[in-house]
Amino acid sequence: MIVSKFGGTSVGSAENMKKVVDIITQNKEPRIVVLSAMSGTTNTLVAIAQNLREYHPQEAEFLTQQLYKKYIGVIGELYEEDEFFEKGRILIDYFFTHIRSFFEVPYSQSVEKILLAQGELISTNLFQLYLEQIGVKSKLLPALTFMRIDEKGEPDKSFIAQKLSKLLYQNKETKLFITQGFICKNYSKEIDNLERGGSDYSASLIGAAIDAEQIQIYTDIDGMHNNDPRYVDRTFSLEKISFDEAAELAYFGAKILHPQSILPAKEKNIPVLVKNTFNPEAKGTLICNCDYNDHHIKAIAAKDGITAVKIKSYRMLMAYGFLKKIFDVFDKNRTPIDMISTSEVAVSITIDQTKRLDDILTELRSYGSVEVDTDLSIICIAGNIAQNKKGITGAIFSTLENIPIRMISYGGSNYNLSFLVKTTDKVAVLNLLNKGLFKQLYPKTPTLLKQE
Ligand SMILES: Nc1ncnc2c1ncn2[C@@H]1O[C@H](COP(=O)(O)OP(=O)(O)O)[C@@H](O)[C@H]1O
Ligand SMILES: N[C@@H](CC(=O)OP(=O)(O)O)C(=O)O
Repeated sequence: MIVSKFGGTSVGSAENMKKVVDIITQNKEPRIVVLSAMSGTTNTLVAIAQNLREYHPQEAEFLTQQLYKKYIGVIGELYEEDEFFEKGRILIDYFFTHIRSFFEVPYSQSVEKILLAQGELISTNLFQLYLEQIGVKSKLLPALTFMRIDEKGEPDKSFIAQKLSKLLYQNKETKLFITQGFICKNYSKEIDNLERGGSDYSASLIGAAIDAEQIQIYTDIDGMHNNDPRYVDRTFSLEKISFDEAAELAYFGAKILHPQSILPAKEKNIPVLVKNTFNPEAKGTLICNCDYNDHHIKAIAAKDGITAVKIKSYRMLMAYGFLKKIFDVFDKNRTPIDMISTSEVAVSITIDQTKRLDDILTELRSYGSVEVDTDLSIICIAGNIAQNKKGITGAIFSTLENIPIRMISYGGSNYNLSFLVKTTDKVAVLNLLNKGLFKQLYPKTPTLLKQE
């Protein structure tokens, strides 16, 4: 079985949905297709929820009307036959009546989660109805019946595997399944989600649960690039990278993959192929358990929204147990730490979740003086860093002579070197590193022959 995930842009219009159908019907291999919401939908649902939270029902209604019109346009293009257009309209009316029913009840987190789930529910239902119109047999697998997270928000892997194997067994004859990415139920059996961009994570969890042969992530670019194409012009698609390298890049900001999406695939050693829906002939990037003998820097990514906290205390001098106390503060406040760096009398820590920052700072102040820096970005360089040839750190930092670097983390992993800069320097850093580390992309212009 293959698991193929198609992102928001891939299902972003009727025309694109038809491209997805071409891809999944090219061969008869059994497949679970995981779909995101049509691009823009989840953002609009977030905005609707925000307006309800802030008591702006008219704005919420306006956004809902706009979204409804968009979907009426989509079904007009998707269903040529009147019978299917009518079925599509009934589906859309059903979902929008459901959305509007929450305008009448008091806003809550649970209401917001239900609203956010509607995008994937709509896209999968419309897609499956289209398959029906063109005579392709398929079955909807409702993600809310098998995708579950526990009290800590972690996927309940044994529940997912158990439920999915039962569903697949009950539908032994079916070769093509369609399911929703992103959405799940939580331990209270309420509708929840795997956080923004979570459809990649859904695909990886499903792939791992059913021991798939391959997990395919179809997106709008020819695979994973060596640098962020949103900020750097000359980038290229990587042919192959290891699970560890891909995990570092995803975690440290490569938007193409959800930060946690690599781990389930790595645990089961299932190759992940990143492909382009709009150029399916392109090879894409294979993420696998490949050997680490290639001595290369593979790629660069950046993660924004980082806050650095520095705790300075002379009580740290020659003392033991100090770091534990500091870590306990973050642990107690359920705030993950990204990077750390220590000296004999100070420790600097970075976080990307600041919901509990005030409580954290209050507690930390009992251990020493505390400084906070905001609007920072972590730059991550992934590759075979530890076994790389001498001078690699020199090569990296010499390209950044004029950029102030706030913190460096090296040696924690063999596949990652990361450092902290001001977000205002991020684009310059990504471009400087591209020029310095991928020189082949910048061929020297031939020098003109000297004239006699
Ligand atoms: N290293 C990278 N390689 C490829 N794309 C990247 C990278 N870093 C950021 N991106 C951006 O990620 C986008 C794809 O991710 P996303 O928009 O989440 O796709 P989807 O909607 O298919 O899930 C690309 O269009 C590209 O701009
Ligand atoms: N629709 C969700 C889930 C998702 O993964 O979307 P995409 O595949 O377009 O990044 C979101 O917008 O967050």
